[in-house]
Amino acid sequence: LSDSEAILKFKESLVVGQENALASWNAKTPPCTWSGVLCNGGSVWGLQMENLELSGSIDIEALSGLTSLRTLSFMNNKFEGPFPDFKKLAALKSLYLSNNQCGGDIPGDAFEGMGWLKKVHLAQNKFTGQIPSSVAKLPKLLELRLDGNQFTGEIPEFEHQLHLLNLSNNALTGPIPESLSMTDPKVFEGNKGLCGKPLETECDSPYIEHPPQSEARPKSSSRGPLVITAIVAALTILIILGVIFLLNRSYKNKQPHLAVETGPSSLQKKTGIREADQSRRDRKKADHRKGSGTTKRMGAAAGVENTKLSFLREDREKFDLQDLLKASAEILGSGCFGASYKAVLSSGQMMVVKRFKQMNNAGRDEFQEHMKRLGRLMHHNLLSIVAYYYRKEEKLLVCDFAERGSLAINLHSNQSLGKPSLDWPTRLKIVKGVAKGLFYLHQDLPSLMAPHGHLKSSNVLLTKTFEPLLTDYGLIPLINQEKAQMHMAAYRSPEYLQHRRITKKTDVWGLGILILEILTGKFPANFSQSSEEDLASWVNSGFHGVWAPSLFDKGMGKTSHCEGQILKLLTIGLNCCEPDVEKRLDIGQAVEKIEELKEREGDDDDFYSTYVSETDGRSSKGVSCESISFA
Ligand SMILES: Nc1ncnc2c1ncn2[C@@H]1O[C@H](COP(=O)(O)OP(=O)(O)OP(=O)(O)O)[C@@H](O)[C@H]1O
Repeated sequence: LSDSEAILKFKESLVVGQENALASWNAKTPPCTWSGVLCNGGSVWGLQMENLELSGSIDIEALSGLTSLRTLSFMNNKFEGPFPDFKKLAALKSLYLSNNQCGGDIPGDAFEGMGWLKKVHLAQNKFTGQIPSSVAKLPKLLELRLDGNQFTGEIPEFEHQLHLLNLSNNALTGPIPESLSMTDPKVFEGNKGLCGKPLETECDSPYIEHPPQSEARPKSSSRGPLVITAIVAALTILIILGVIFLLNRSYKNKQPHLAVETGPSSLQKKTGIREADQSRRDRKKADHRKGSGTTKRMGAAAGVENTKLSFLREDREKFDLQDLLKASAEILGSGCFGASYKAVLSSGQMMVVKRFKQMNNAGRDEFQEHMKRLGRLMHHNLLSIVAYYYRKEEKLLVCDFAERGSLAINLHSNQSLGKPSLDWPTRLKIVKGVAKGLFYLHQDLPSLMAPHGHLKSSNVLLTKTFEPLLTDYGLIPLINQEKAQMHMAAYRSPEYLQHRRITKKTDVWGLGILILEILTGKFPANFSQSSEEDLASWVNSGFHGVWAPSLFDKGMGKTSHCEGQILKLLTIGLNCCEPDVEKRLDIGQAVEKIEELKEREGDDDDFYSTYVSETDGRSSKGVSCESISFA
């Protein structure tokens, strides 16, 4: 089987909850361009399939056809059933299955023969029984997360020290092995039956729970009454807290019904956006005052006025315009076409509302048709449009809030705010994601001249784990021609400036400029439009095929051991910016070249070697290339 055939076979056994999540997996395109497929030198070495609502079964036989497979992540999905027979994938280096519904006992020999396995993350599942003895014997194991399961029995003795261990919130019992006695006690918390160092409970203490003998605790001990008092006090406090929480919640739940007026910082107050009904009422009042006979006309218009948000995603909790207008809001920034606001709904859901001012190019039907087209797009690296609102004089797009804001902020503002800059592995991850998202847009919006059309660093948003999400894509057909020419990124390309035309490769030019911005830390808009020089020619004039520190953003940190890869990316960036469109790479070639890049020379480790933490996708150590020591 080829890699492509093996992955497509594997796909057959999956049930994909998120519509179109694996739409890019089709035999017409190379697997290295598919969403979640990670390649090295053209071979598939990783599948990163997270947050896709996947269920069904994990077809290990099919995966064993991927001879270069080293890393697998199915985190944050809905897989159920027993632990799959991963030991058939003996070359795996990392396995991430946290936050699923898998359960049952894991056989003792489940990890036998997995001599390369370094990272095993099975947290927040429903596994029961003993911790499999074979996992403790893995010769290269560095990370083990089993927290949030129902493992019982004693903790096995590990062959060597781990970098990361979490066994909390299980039902483990007995003495903690001597070799773990210096570990942070948090690793063991939530296991009532454990004893010994680093915990304070001594193993010969009669007060530790040894299920099922826990009821046989001696009551005569002098510490007995103390313990009972402590338990009663804790329970009382818990009950009081619970009552306060419930009262508070019911108060909060009532808020929207009580609120007649929108709050002082509501979206409506901030923006002055009005519902159609409301504007109609206002106009009616005005007409009435003027004494004109337009009420009939208004009434007729009301029949066609859209007063509802149109949802493009079925998998989302619905809310209406009124909920949005009442939501507390803050402005995120103003672009060329209007402003973006973060709105926090009463349910706590955070949405971004973009108010577009320059969208008069299309009538209602055309607008709706186009929105439906954009709404069908689904890719790991695209920010989905959740809903839209159309009225002649008001157009809103509603999207998810991206936690880390735009790439532009992360590249150019974070340092001055005292926040850490992006290291090279993170920058490479972002470039790879952007390229994949762009490739997907080109596949799925083939009729558009420039399927993105407005690629720039403020239109690349970053998730918690620094996964890039493209936004403001596919909008050229809706934007006023004149404004589009003045403001949209595609219209700053050499082909537009010289020949007044844009093509599919115009997006590749946008990708090239973005790559150069990511590597140099220079903001492209700072290169004066009136002068001949743009970012690409500035880089060209200072780049002679060898490492030149003055070209690169110092914020990347130390770059030894990865300079070769950085130079390769710089060259790809320049090739994407080639002024002659014929000579410029096309999107497929660009993606292929970018996919071949590695974090450092000779590195074939997994994608979490530097993005290890599940809470912060950035390098856990703020690593430079020098300090990565996992390979
Ligand atoms: N979904 C989102 N999540 C988080 N931040 C966002 C989101 N959308 C926009 N932003 C922030 O709001 C700012 C303004 O975005 P907006 O799209 O309105 O303008 P822009 O991207 O700067 O310019 P343009 O109008 O040319 O696209 C962005 O720089 C970004 O930091």
